[in-house]
Amino acid sequence: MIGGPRRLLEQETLKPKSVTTTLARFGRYFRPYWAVLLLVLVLLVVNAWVQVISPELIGQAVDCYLAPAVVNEGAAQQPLPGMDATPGPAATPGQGNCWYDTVPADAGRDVLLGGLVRIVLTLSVLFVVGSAVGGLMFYLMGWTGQHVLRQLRIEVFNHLHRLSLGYYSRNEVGDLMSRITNDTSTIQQALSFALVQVLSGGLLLFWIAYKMLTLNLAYGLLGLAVVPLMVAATLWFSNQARKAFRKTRQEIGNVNAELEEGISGVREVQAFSREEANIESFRQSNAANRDANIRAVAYTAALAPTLEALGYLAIALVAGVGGIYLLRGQPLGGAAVSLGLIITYLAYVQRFNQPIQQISVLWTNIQSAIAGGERIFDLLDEVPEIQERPGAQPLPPIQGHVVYRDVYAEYTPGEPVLKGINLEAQPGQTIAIVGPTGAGKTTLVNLLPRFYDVTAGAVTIDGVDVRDVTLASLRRQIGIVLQDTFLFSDTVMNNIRFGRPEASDEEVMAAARLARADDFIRRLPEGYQTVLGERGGGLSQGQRQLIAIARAALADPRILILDEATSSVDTRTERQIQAALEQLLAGRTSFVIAHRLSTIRNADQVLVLVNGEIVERGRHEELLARQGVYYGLYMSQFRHMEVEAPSANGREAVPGLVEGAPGER
Ligand SMILES: Nc1ncnc2c1ncn2[C@@H]1O[C@H](COP(=O)(O)OP(=O)(O)OP(=O)(O)O)[C@@H](O)[C@H]1O
Repeated sequence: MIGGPRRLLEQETLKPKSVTTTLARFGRYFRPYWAVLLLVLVLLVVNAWVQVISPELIGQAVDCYLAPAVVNEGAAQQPLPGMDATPGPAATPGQGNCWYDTVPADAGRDVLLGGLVRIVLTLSVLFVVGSAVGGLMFYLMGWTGQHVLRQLRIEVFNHLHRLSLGYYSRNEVGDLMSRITNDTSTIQQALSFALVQVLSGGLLLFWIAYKMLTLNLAYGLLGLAVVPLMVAATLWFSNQARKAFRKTRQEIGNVNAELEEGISGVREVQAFSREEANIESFRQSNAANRDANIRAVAYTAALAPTLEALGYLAIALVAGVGGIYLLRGQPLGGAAVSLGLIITYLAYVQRFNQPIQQISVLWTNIQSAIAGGERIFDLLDEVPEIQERPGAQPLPPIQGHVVYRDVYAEYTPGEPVLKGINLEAQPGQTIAIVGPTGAGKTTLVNLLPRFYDVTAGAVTIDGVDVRDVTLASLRRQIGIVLQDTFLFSDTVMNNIRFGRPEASDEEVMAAARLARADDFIRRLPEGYQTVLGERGGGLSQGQRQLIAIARAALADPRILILDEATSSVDTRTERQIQAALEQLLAGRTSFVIAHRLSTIRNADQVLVLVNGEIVERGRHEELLARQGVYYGLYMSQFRHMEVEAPSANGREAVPGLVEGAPGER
């Protein structure tokens, strides 16, 4: 945020994928629910049928029962001034648009009324059936959509766990969160609502068009004349809206990334008084998000009135031209125009406009879901950098003999951060790694559990290359205690149990005693059952370290990687941590990025890493005596510890060492 981190999204816009590919991938998720989808399809057809048949029935109500009544009364026989006095064909009872029933020409009022009631009742039943079918259709589609979404979210979450650490250093947590929450919720809306609407609308359109053309070709063509314009407008607007929606998805990803960083880094922000800068940066992201959304809304909003205007034009054409032919008593397209036919066509044209508007508006919704789907599939397609070799075997229980042979490592091609590292750790040895910041210490230890891979050379454990075994079997035998251990918002008990879920409560407590954490845990409000705040909030830094040590002790790995915390804790806690560490390290092959003199003193080997190379190695005393790089580090970083903190095992610092340090003699 402050330094302008790389935005994955920016890269993403450069390579948009095809809509059909994304839809086809969605299709695969729907496959298990084919039976439900088939039912939805049937309901869709029934629903459309109800909508197509009802205008015709209304038209027939007019032609079969209402018009004859008027004719019989003789009311329709008065010609308008200037018009042909011959009555039109539709004025003949029982003819024209009347296929539902045969009505005798001399039918009395009772017969006509009975027929009308029958048609009204039929229409009422159809409307009820149509509504029920529609409701069921949406329910079933929503049900299927939710199942598909659940599957998608699980896959994304699983995949996030398989991705290598490198991916997380390149991408922002907030953006990833946005994919799982915002993008899936857009897809959810589309799947549970928009898709059915668009499908049923599409079917309705074709059906109505077919009906209009078969009932009266010329009149049908007239009614459909505006359709090409409607389609063109829809295509143009929805295309623009899709682009705009894609942008909004990116921008909301940025807003989330800013939020996540703002909240996670609030301590640093406040400490460096960067609130204003942060708020300004967030304001800019928000403004970009707002603009993108307004653009998208503008296109969506402009489409509906455009279609509405075209819809009115169609109504005017049908009513105007149909009315003229009716009044003149002229046939249109070789067939008679009846009042019922005009009413039927008016209802069709209105029904026609509705799905076009719906489709266009919801299509943008579906477009937005497709954009969301693309982002999710992009994430799912991300290949983890660290892969198991085909046929990788589990690493058998190890002794802990670790060898680095001519190891090179790089994050950016051509820029090695480790250059020709050679080292050997015998089982049970403690290797302390020291060196200036950025020297490559973390990179060195990260190669052992394969968080990253070597670019040349090899890392072996008991003679087996770490790249030849399964990741789980490798990592299970390596314990890691980081500077800032992540504690989950769960009980203390479960946090310690994290690396060995099957451990009993007694084993957890024994590990806590070894880590000198038992005392303070028992003093917590609920003891071991105390639920920790997010990231272990509510515990001091030292207490969190003790829990991390207990966690590693319980997992009981043969190899341990320890990044000693640099933050200073009070002397008593420091002593506890040192004592706990000594016990934890005993008997295990340990790689310690060391910040404590006591660890370094007790180490079997101290490796001095500078600029990716081991420039010195040996025991603490030997290195001091050499008066080289280590000696310089010792004088600047560690010497004060000789006086300030007594060593963990109760031995007091040996002042003679300071006095006796070679440079001071
Ligand atoms: N994920 C990464 N992507 C790109 N470069 C990285 C990454 N991690 C570390 N580096 C670079 O590799 C070099 C070595 O980093 P590393 O973290 O191993 O050093 P370190 O000795 O552990 O430093 P420190 O003591 O500050 O933790 C540094 O120049 C760093 O900028």
